[in-house]
Amino acid sequence: MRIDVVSLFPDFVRQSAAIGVVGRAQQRELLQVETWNPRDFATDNYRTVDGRPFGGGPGMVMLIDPLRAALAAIREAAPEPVHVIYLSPQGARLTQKKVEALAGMPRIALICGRYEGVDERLIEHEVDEELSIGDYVLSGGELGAAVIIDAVGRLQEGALNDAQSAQQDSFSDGLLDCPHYTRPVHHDVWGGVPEVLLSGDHAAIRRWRRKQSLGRTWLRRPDLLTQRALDDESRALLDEFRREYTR
Ligand SMILES: NC(=O)c1ccc(NCc2cccc(O)c2)nc1
Repeated sequence: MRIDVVSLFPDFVRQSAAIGVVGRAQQRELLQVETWNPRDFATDNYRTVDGRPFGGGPGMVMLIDPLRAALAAIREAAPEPVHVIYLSPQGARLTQKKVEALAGMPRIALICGRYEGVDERLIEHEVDEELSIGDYVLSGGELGAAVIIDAVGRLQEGALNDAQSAQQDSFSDGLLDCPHYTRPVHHDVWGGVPEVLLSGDHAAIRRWRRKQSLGRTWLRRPDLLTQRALDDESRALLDEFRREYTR
């Protein structure tokens, strides 16, 4: 998969994508991340990329033409069609479901706004979808781009080893993850580890983990439960958790 990023701070995006699982995915050519700076496509002597907002008001707006020229260069760089995403607080909330959809695409382009954002006409004519990583305002879209690169990059076939991909199973089925423990078995300050995890009974361990995921989701993010039907076994486990919890 190829990801092209339009940003006034290309180093930030490139360096964050060079680390860890995503960095390795790039080395193994499972993923390609290219960055494009709109300033390189500005045609005036001062390499201007922003302009004052019509209607007045504080701040600056990113100009259409440097972004449009960068997108043209991106489209030209490889044959596959490009799905263009703009990161902004006005976008649809990014979810794991959306990440999985993006991870299956051959190419996406991520436009990172700075200042007060970009001229609306660029969004209207060049952007396929506007996405937000959360309900807060950042100084630029680059952190959103880094989030998408990470979430999509780790899903590329071969990016994660078996242990790592097993870890991803928890949230990817729409539930919160269960608790995790490691040595020491008995901590002098914080006590012990749930007995079932030391039992070696893998069926019981699987059941306990599923019950914890369901119970935690019910306690912390009940909204996630309304978005998915539960099979009979999960329904029974959650009922058991809820009975024990209120006891
Ligand atoms: N929640 C997000 O995904 C997000 C994305 C970008 C951003 N800042 C740049 C920007 C871009 C557009 C309009 C705007 O008002 C600010 N801040 C937060």
